[in-house]
Amino acid sequence: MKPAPAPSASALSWRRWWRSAGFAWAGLRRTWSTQPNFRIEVWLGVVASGLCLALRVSPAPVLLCCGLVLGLELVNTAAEALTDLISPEWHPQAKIAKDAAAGAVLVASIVSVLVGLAVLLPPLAALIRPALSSQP
Ligand SMILES: Nc1ncnc2c1ncn2[C@@H]1O[C@H](COP(=O)(O)OP(=O)(O)OP(=O)(O)O)[C@@H](O)[C@H]1O
Repeated sequence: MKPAPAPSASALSWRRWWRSAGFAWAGLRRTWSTQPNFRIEVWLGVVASGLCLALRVSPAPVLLCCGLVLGLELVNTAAEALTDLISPEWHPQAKIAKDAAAGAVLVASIVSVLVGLAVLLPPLAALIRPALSSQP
């Protein structure tokens, strides 16, 4: 069969991009509304980034960690949904899939907490130390 004539490449790619962005946004909204952990991670990221700005340190490492944790939480949500679809009954392979996906979020979260402490503790200590040393 003869392929359909290609429409204007730029118009097509912009329309496709908006369509894909809409689907991605729907995935984000769905994860936000169904996953309490995702909401907690977003708010922790907002607080940590705000602290970076208030303490005048670069928020780049914290933002990178936020992206990693939130991205993996989205992948974990996708893995859970697919596992439930494929294996609604208990199955050892389904357990491996769900536990490994959850483990990925846990590893990223632990590393993120360590990065947050490494970035925020020195300026916080520098802020608190003079106040403590000036006390009689
Ligand atoms: N179909 C299944 N077969 C085997 N084990 C399962 C199955 N469904 C869930 N489990 C086990 O139960 C655990 C929790 O599963 P569940 O789907 O409730 O994930 P969850 O992390 O609690 O999800 P949510 O973040 O949505 O609360 C999984 O990590 C896995 O060990």
